[in-house]
Amino acid sequence: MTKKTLILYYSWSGKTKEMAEKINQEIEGSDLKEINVAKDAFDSDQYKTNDIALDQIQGNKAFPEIQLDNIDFNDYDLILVGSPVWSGYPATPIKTLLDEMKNYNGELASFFTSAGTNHKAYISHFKEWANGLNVIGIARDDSAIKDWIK
Ligand SMILES: Cc1cc2nc3c(=O)[nH]c(=O)nc-3n(C[C@H](O)[C@H](O)[C@H](O)COP(=O)(O)O)c2cc1C
Repeated sequence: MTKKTLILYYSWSGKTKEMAEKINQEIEGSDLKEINVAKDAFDSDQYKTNDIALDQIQGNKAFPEIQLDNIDFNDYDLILVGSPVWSGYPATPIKTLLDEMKNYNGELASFFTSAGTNHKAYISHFKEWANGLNVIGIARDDSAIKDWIK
């Protein structure tokens, strides 16, 4: 039986969005939703955006609010969370999302896009942020999708 799957992603410059759309094509009957933040939550400059995110991670600033339609996470067997790697962390809207998912009982996995570094750090920070949730896998791009949907 196919797992009922939701793909949720945050994308700052479009690569993760593209990957999420590809994954949505690869999974039968999946739903796809983008996580949005306020226009001024980050900067158009990558380095300034990185500084804002690090301030949030270090506790100097609140994590960003996210705009997400009313979703009952427990309607899904599997939720795939897509994010770019930001200094070895998931993008900080993912922290807000995972906090909002704390009552989710199903399976959770994460796909990420990156420029090629800090993958191990991403994996360990995602697990930390998803503490208490049932994380079944974390992988780059769509490399592990077949295993996750089994
Ligand atoms: C704030 C910021 C921090 C980043 N940090 C990393 C990093 O640590 N390692 C890496 O490989 N790429 C890093 N990147 C590059 C992105 O992870 C990569 O370009 C990603 O595919 C962008 O996805 P998006 O277009 O969906 O935002 C960073 C990009 C930004 C904007």
